[in-house]
Amino acid sequence: MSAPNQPSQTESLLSLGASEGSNLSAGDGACARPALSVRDLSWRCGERAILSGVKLDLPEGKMLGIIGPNGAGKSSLLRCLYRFLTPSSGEIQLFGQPIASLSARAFAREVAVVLQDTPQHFDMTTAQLVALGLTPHKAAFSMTTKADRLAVSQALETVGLKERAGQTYASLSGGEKQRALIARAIAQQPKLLILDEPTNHLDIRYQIQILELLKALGVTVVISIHDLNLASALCDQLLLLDQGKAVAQGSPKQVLSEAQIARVFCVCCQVSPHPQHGNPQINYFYGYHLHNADQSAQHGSSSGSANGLADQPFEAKEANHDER
Ligand SMILES: Nc1ncnc2c1ncn2[C@@H]1O[C@H](COP(=O)(O)OP(=O)(O)OP(=O)(O)O)[C@@H](O)[C@H]1O
Repeated sequence: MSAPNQPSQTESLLSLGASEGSNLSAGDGACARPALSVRDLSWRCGERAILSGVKLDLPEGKMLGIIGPNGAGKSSLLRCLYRFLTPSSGEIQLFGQPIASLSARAFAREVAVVLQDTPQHFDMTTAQLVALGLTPHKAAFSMTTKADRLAVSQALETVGLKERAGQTYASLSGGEKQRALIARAIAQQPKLLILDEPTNHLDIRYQIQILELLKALGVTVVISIHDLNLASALCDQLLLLDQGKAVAQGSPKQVLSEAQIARVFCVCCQVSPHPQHGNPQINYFYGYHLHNADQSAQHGSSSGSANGLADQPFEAKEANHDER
């Protein structure tokens, strides 16, 4: 993350209640009341607008991927969602209720957060770390119950770490630590799960496995993610941020066009339907260096893109790819 105020353990603990403290439509899962609603959200840091006018409605049980270049505002948006930052304007609602109106404990029961940085729980075993996820649901000083142990064991099993239960968290590999943090979030039984680049330390097997697992949980999930192909394959909805603004929102097919990728990421690519799931698959071209939006727009025009298809909608390109 590029933000100077690096989130920390304290920020993670917020989610555990240890501290006081263009619309994305329903699309394929239209519902009367979205699980998560963001209304005209802006966040300023001093004079600088980091997020401007972000709006979205995410149906219950769907997975939203926040994508965008470095510094686009992905982490800042997530921080507003898990209340580490207070928006300068706008409102965030969880099942119709403004999150600002929830007590810290009520919020911790509803929302779990997995961040990129690793907490320094040196002496804690993996099982003890995961058990922290139960905190918002338990009375102060209450004893550990059989049900608690079962919940921890099931969460560890879900992420494939049952054999690491007694090992210290500090001694886990980077990928194992990441999965342990996800297990802690699962144990928390949230209605909304927020993850900042959850696939960062994972090898490709676990990148796929963890995203599939998050999707299968049936919980509403918001993740920030850099890998556009993974996002395309596994997210129900995408929100493309650029310089703090939502420049595209919707299904992967709606968001991941060659023109959009060229404009926002300044890279040339070819987008084609993935042979298995049919969502956009992106192949990048090397040796092209787009430096600014004007150039990107030129490359994105039908005559200037790497494959001459950039501005066509994804569906139209499928036919063209067949012809080539
Ligand atoms: N507390 C802060 N004070 C000053 N600037 C900030 C603060 N938090 C974020 N920013 C700036 O806001 C911009 C967006 O940061 P953010 O971390 O949200 O981007 P990001 O999309 O998550 O980036 P990356 O992909 O690199 O992690 C950056 O330019 C960052 O420096």
